[in-house]
Amino acid sequence: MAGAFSSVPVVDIARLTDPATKAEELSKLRDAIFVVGFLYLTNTGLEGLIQRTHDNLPRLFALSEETKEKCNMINSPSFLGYTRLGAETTATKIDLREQFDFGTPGMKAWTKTDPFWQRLEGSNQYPDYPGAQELVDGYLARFDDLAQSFVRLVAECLSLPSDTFDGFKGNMSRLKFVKYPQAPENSQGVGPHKDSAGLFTFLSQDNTGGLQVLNKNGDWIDVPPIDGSLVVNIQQGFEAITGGICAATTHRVIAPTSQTRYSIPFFLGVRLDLTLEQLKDSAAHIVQRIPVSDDKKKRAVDVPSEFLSPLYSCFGEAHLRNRILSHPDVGRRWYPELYLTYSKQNLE
Ligand SMILES: O=C(O)CCC(=O)C(=O)O
Ligand SMILES: [Fe+2]
Repeated sequence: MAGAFSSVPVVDIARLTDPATKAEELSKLRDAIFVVGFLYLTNTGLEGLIQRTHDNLPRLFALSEETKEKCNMINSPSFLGYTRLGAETTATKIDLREQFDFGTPGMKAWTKTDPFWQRLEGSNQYPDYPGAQELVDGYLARFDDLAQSFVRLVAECLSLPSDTFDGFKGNMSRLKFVKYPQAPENSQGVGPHKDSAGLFTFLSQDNTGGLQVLNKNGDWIDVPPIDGSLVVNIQQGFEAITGGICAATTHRVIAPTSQTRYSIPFFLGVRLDLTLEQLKDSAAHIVQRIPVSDDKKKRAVDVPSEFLSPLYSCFGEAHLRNRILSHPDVGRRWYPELYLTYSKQNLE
């Protein structure tokens, strides 16, 4: 669980790679990971790409409904594509946002002999917008590189060999372009949730504000925009791998009242085939080597995570369940039986 923090710390990745400042910055990173689960990452070198991508979003979302609906997520068993306003649910309430979901290109096509959850890794539906594919594929490639370097630094800040988490990386990372239209005060942009699609999230938000994270006392802490920064947070995949020591933090977005908000979250993918048994083994191994007090380790093991539920055979299934419940129309179409099973579990 997150600590009683009152703001989100800033970590400078350039200082993490400069030998003169590395030790000091690694200690800031360690605190951010242990106590908050969220941090701002600055000096990534991706500022130009991020700006160019944001510049395209108003025009992309201004495409006609008909053009956007051509790549509706309903066509995709991999939950990739367009979601119109009001079609997504978080914490049982409708989210006031519109979005395009994309994944790393080049995934192997699913066949009936593959496990059912393998279908989460599929091909993109690019909107009919000039340069959309180059923009998306380029963004995913650059962010995958940044994310891998970041995960190695996280391992180092936990006093683990830098390649400790390399083997957990999945084939497909995900990227979303999100638009939150103006709404009445205190409307739900996206409801309280923990990110579950992978290891870490790297979010670029515009200058609107509205993102909040929950601390241990139950207070919602603002994550105001910092120009050129990314907001990075731990996902449930990484939480599970570290036996809960590095916990995913609950967050939400309050819908904007005076201007449209755009954001671009990138979710670093996790291996879908990791079973609960393998996960427990590796988590125990990793937890043993992380130098924190036994008390903290003990509490960590009690952290509940859907990835650690015996209900699901592996990460892939836990992730698929999450997608089905967030996008019930897509879930019902492609996974009707699972939809029934999971929605019943959700009510219990
Ligand atoms: O739009 C944002 O700032 C956050 C979005 C988010 O938390 C999510 O899509 O998981
Ligand atoms: Fe999120």
